[in-house]
Amino acid sequence: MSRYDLALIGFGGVNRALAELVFQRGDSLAEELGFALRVVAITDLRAGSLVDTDGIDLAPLLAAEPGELDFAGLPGGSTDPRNEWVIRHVPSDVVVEATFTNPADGEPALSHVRWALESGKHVCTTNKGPVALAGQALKALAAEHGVSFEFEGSVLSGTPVLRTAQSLFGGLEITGVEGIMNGTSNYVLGRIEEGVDLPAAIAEAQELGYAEADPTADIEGHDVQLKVMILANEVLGADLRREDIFCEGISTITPDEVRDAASKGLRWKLVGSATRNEDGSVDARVAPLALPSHHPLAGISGPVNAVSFHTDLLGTVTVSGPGAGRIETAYALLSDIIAIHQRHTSATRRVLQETHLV
Ligand SMILES: NC(=O)C1=CN([C@@H]2O[C@H](COP(=O)(O)OP(=O)(O)OC[C@H]3O[C@@H](n4cnc5c(N)ncnc54)[C@H](OP(=O)(O)O)[C@@H]3O)[C@@H](O)[C@H]2O)C=CC1
Ligand SMILES: N[C@@H](CC=O)C(=O)O
Repeated sequence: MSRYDLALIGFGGVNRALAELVFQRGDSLAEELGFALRVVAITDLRAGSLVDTDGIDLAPLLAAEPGELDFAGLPGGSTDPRNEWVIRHVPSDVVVEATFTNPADGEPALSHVRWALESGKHVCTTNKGPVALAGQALKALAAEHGVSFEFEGSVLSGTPVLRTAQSLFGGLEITGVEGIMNGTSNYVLGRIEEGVDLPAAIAEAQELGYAEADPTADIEGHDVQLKVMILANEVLGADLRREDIFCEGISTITPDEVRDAASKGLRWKLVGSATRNEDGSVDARVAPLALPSHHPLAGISGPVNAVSFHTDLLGTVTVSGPGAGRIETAYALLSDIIAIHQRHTSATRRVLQETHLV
């Protein structure tokens, strides 16, 4: 039985939910997947850092209220997050990056990912910043060090959009993508249709764990801009920068417009899209649209999101599922660890076969 020792960077909604999965389902996951998981380090801006190379006892951490965690008083604990030291020097197999997404320059997450890959550790992240702003460079760094860089949760949380396109669409040409890619704004628009005001709807999305640390990114479309960039670069082979993608959020639509449209059978949705042109260039944009009820994206409600892939042989294929949520996003991290396990297990088997050891 293999085992993966995890270092969790950031201990907010998502990484805490991953710790819950490890704690509550570790044994059944090991039986099903053939590997065990152990958390050996946690860092967090507020709680500090905690290290136990024999495996951290997660029970007391998960029993505490999130805002009350303080690692300083615990054996192996410190008030300082010590991110670089933990990432580079604490023995771990996978660094799980889930600090806040910074749409401007991806930091500090970008440095966290670099330090981990340079140290020969696999990385899983739900953080959109490093993937959108430096995805290709980070994949090259991972390859150079013989490790994996996985980021399924950076688009549509645990709903497997990237892996579907990359693993299951072999032989298809994808000509464009279009979708609702932000759980918070979609939830907020639905609540406004129901008569709730904007600040109250945003507060609900925060409470439910959908919103970014700064929900401006959800409301003004910057979060979708990063996701469109990731899809365009990963799936359409583009090399877009943020400034290439027109971006307008939902704050330009008034609650009256949302309710008035609903009374006429139209639903305002924040739609992100990227299309490949005949010359190979890719155009991408994010903007609110009032969709008629027969549009495939009009019925996508609440924190559920959807991405439609336009393809040559299958026409349009739509993947729909949770776009946000703590446990849903933690599942994306688990699916990344499964992908790492599968890739490195088959690579090891190949080497053994080539050397006639199996
Ligand atoms: N929640 C969701 O539905 C989804 C989230 N994501 C992404 O996953 C990531 C995590 O999301 P989520 O858990 O909801 O966010 P949270 O804000 O709940 O958690 C982030 C945690 O990281 C901590 N942190 C911030 N900066 C640092 C730092 N420099 N070193 C160590 N810890 C730090 C924060 O501490 P403090 O609170 O003190 O600032 C906080 O505890 C984000 O990048 C988000 O965009 C992706 C898909 C869906
Ligand atoms: N804040 C984001 C979380 C996932 O990326 C959203 O609401 O979709």
